[in-house]
Amino acid sequence: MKISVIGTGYLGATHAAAMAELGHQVLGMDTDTHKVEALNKGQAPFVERGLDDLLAKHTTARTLRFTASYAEAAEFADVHFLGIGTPQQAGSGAYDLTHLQAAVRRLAPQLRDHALIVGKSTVPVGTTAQLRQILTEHARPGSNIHLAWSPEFLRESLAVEDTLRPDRIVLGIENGDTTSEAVFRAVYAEILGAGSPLIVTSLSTAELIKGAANAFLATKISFINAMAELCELTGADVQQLALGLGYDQRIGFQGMRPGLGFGGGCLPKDLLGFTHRAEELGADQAVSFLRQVDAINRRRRERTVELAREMLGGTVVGKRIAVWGAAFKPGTDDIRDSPALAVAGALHRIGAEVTVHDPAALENARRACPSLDYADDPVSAVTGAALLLHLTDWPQYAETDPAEVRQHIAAPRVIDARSALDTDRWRRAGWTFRALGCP
Ligand SMILES: NC(=O)c1ccc[n+]([C@@H]2O[C@H](COP(=O)([O-])OP(=O)(O)OC[C@H]3O[C@@H](n4cnc5c(N)ncnc54)[C@H](O)[C@@H]3O)[C@@H](O)[C@H]2O)c1
Ligand SMILES: O=c1ccn([C@@H]2O[C@H](COP(=O)(O)OP(=O)(O)O[C@H]3O[C@H](CO)[C@@H](O)[C@H](O)[C@H]3O)[C@@H](O)[C@H]2O)c(=O)[nH]1
Repeated sequence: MKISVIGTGYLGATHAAAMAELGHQVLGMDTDTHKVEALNKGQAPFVERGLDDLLAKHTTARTLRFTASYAEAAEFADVHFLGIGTPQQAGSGAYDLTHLQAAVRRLAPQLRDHALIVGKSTVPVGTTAQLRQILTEHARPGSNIHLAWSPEFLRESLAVEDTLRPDRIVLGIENGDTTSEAVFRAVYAEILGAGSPLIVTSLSTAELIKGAANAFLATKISFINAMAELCELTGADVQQLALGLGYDQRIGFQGMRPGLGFGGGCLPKDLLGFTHRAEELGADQAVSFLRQVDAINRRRRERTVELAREMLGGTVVGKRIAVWGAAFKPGTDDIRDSPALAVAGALHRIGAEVTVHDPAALENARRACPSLDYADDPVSAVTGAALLLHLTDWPQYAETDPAEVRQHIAAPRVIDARSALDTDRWRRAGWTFRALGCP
């Protein structure tokens, strides 16, 4: 089938490559010409496991290419996926839908009759009704454009795997629109055939499923981090507490890792966007706990700064601090709302000299936070430091030998804000070791 993907960032570039892998002819479209250029060379403009290989394979085979032209995308395909960014509005929790609306406005008059638009971006409930209005106003008179929504659940660092083998697919369609469902099933035939369940719903249910999923994931993380606060007050150990809960299969271990909390381009903004929209609709009471979920998450960052100050005898001014990690989580160079960079920046603002290392996100971090110092390897980052903060749980940090690192740091103090280092091993190597929520 001939498919376009409009918006080729983290979601869209992965989706385009995955659609080509399924055997479709794919044209990706983005207004960012640098991205288009890199993608046409078969290079992902960000770090994502397995994506470069897929891009190279399918751009070489000419089953996948990229353009900055709406007209070309509209002309090329009968099915158009939307992967456009829906960031947070400045100064408000609300979503900024202007990019999405602009794209639909530009595409509408150029679309072929009976084209299907399938939104994948994360949007507040009610968005598709607005987009339908835009289509009605701007599509060619007499043409029949189908609109469906299939929210995306991929995780960065596992994006290719999650796209090709999703644990479920959601499809929201307009009342009685069996055509869209049939076309969608044809696009996803291979994935559905391999057993991924498809849930077909109304458009508003599909919009809500995505918001609710991210609100739930955020709640789970903040729950365990709220327990960490309680542990800190009582001398209990949140890692053991998480173990004691996780064996209960109704609770589980996933999304229950205590620490510095959630960041990234999704959970923080989707939690706020979902809450904001629910409040607009009058469901304030139903979602008031989600305000706490956000507050607990922000407090973890403040607590880490506070603990650093405590370990340095009450002040960080003029002290050299090493930070391991800049990405919002391991396996990516994405620094959007990164808890690690937020803590590094806060320490710098109150007078510390901060040196950051990250295996993949250094370039992005340098550009976003030019006032911090950066090191190309974890050992040079700690050289001469009075404290080490472990803020992103890249596996290579857990594998580092604490005895070796100790030889380079001025004072062997460490805060493990991701509950990922081996406490006993670090203590045995002579480190003063603190972890959030642990004695
Ligand atoms: N990143 C993820 O893991 C993920 C997972 C699920 C859902 N989502 C959702 O997917 C959407 C995209 O997220 P992302 O992380 O890929 O963001 P991103 O910023 O990496 O990509 C968005 C892309 O849209 C492009 N764009 C903006 N306006 C455009 C326009 N008018 N026409 C064409 N292209 C345009 C941008 O240039 C950019 O390349 C968001 O709604 C996000 O919440 C993201
Ligand atoms: O037990 C945990 C799990 C995660 N995190 C943190 O939570 C954040 C988000 O992690 P994760 O969910 O793995 O990353 P994302 O790639 O942002 O994926 C989320 O956001 C996407 C965009 O909406 C969704 O598609 C995914 O389903 C959803 O998991 C990161 O900062 C993690 O460090 C924790 O602190 N503890």
